[in-house]
Amino acid sequence: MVATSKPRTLYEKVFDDHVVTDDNGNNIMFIDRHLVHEVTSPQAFEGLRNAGRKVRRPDCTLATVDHNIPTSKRENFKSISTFIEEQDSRTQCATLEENIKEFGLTYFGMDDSRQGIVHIIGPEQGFTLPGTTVVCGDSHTSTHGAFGALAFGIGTSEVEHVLATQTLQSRKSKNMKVCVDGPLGEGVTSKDLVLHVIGIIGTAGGTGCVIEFCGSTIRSLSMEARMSICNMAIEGGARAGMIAPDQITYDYLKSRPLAPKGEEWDKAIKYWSTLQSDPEASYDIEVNIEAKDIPPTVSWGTSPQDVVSITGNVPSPESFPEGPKRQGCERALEYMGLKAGAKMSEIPIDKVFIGSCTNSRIEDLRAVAAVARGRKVASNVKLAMIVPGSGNVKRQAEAEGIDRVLTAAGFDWREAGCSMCLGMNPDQLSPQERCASTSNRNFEGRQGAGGRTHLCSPAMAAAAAITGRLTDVRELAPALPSSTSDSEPALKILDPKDYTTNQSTLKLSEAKPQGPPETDGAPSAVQQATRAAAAAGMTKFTVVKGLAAALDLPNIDTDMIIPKQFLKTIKRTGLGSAAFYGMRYDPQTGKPDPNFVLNQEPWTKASILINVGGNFGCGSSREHAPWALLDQGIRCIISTSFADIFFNNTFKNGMLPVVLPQEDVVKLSQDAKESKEVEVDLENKVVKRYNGESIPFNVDDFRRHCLLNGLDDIGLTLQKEDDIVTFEKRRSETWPWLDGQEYAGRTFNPPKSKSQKMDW
Ligand SMILES: CC(C)[C@H](C(=O)O)[C@@H](O)C(=O)O
Ligand code: SF4
Repeated sequence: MVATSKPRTLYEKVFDDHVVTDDNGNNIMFIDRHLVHEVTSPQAFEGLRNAGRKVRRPDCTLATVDHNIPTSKRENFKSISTFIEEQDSRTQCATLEENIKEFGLTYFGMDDSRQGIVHIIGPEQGFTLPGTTVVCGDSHTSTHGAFGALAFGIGTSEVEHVLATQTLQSRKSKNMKVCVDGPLGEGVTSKDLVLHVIGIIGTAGGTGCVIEFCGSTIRSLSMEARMSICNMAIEGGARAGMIAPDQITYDYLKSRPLAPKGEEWDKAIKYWSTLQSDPEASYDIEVNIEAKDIPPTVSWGTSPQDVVSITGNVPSPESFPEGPKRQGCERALEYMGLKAGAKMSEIPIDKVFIGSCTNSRIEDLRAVAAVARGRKVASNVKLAMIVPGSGNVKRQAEAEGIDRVLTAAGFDWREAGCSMCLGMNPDQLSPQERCASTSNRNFEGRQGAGGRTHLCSPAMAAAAAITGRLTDVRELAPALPSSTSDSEPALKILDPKDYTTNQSTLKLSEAKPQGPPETDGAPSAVQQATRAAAAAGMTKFTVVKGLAAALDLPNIDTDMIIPKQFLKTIKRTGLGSAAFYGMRYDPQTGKPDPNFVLNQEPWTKASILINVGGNFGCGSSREHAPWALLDQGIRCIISTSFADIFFNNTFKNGMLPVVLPQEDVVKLSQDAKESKEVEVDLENKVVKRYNGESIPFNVDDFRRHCLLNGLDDIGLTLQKEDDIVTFEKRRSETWPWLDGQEYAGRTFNPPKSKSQKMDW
């Protein structure tokens, strides 16, 4: 805890309360809650195993499977190895189960009714709490910020770091405030609000910032609606989104299985009530929006910032400034198969997807049922899927009669998972299929190679299912306000807490405490660092000189750098030939596209990428993106800006991202196109052009030091073991509800002295 009288934002308060050590702004931050899923954890567990490390705080770690699993009926489920047909998905899920057993973690498997998308189950269980730090190897961890938690996505190297140390190395972000005031218009929801915000700030608008959402509109929203907003803070480029906790937050949390109880509840509320930004706190960026200006909103392009009112038209490339932005629009229209000027509400659709960590909570399903009730899915719609976010959401929806309303209307009622949000499982769009989707990303190929995604709210997706085209939900008056026939049951509103308890019919997976890290005879921090560095093949970065490949597009997202089908690997290597897969190979023939720079000589040998468009690496936290680039031979990327998580991930892999002003990147891009060599000198912090010109760049001193020396972060952090122990002791005293004693009867006994390690 930092004692200070300076007015602070909500973000600064939570950040300060988690500082374990502060070395000139390079902090070690304690992590309260760690969610783990199958896609981003195998390499992290492998790293632990290779270095002989354990999971430091199993009581603060919760794992589930969500991305790879089929959403078909589970009546015949016996085990992952017999149920999941696709081999790589099966291997990835089975690997998680093995790791869970080996490292003794709590796990909601496919036979547990609490299984679901990580970002749905954390809040549902009360695992996510105000004032906590929450991380997951997943960019939409920002969702949990709706509770006033500091929650953000991390890459796999950081997953390993948290598993081993329960901390992260971190620097303070900037503060951004998005204030929305007034009542929302008819048919307008939190999803429209957040799409509208991203349309205004752009997908790089929040880069380097934590966004605090505030104002009377936000305060009036339910927790479900707040979660949808914070979920998409990452789509606005922010590290995290946060909303100050209030009575709505407390009411949502009270009696959740892992929320504090009795006296601890009162103590927690007292602390949580201090988590408001001070009135005089200052923000680096402020955006003010009137709720009445937000229309029902839908996306037209391939970036979440490509949004318009449903009453609007597809924009024309000429409405964008010449250069990468106009090029980006042209490419998006071609990919989406749309003509500039077309009316959004006349665009026919083939499929509807209602689900994802943005919109698969009970309120979302109620909104869909309210539109669909007494109506039928249009005949041109091949599939309208409803995928509840968790087993608990599904059970509650069924108890409320929502499933019967929706199946009567022709919707497909599924089991919980990520499903068609990213299609790592069997739920996918076919090429050119167009989908109204409640998910969060409309990137090229996101829901299936060649598939076309239009992001919208659950009510709008339901309206689209009914009419067969993108539709203004305000056109559809309620069809059956009070019907009670058998096929259209009366909808009940039930208390979600009845569906989240530990009294599940399925058992809580056995989770044995791991105990303290060994001291006697165990390797020292330095020995561990050396071992881990060797295991991870940590490469030094000093000077890289070579050919550079120019990629001028804006917003090159990590789905573009490495699409979902390659995330099923449990290794870090071998992804080079899959880098930029969608752009690199002809979708019909599978042959290399001769127009793509990395397929052309001499750039097949490029070791540097130059990107004028900026916001490079936006979207998902997948560390597979830097792994793929590295495997392709790229050691350095020069751009006008980078998305935060990708930026971070490159350093962990011995790669260097360099940010330069537009005019310098344009010059270097030109050099690259003329096959002139570029030299990047980290020691001297300069990029040297072929003509001898030196362009200086900035890089964080600590990161530079680690890269120059090929240092292993985990080893460095473990040298601060005593500080971590001291922090844990104070944490147990100040915030006792954060030690996860609820899991598997485990009790955490705080260490009594600085040198005494954890005792279970
Ligand atoms: C697989 C995971 C790394 C990824 C993310 O970070 O968001 C996924 O959840 C996504 O939505 O693209
Ligand atoms: S965004 Fe989609 S794929 Fe990613 S965690 Fe959420 S539901 Fe899963």
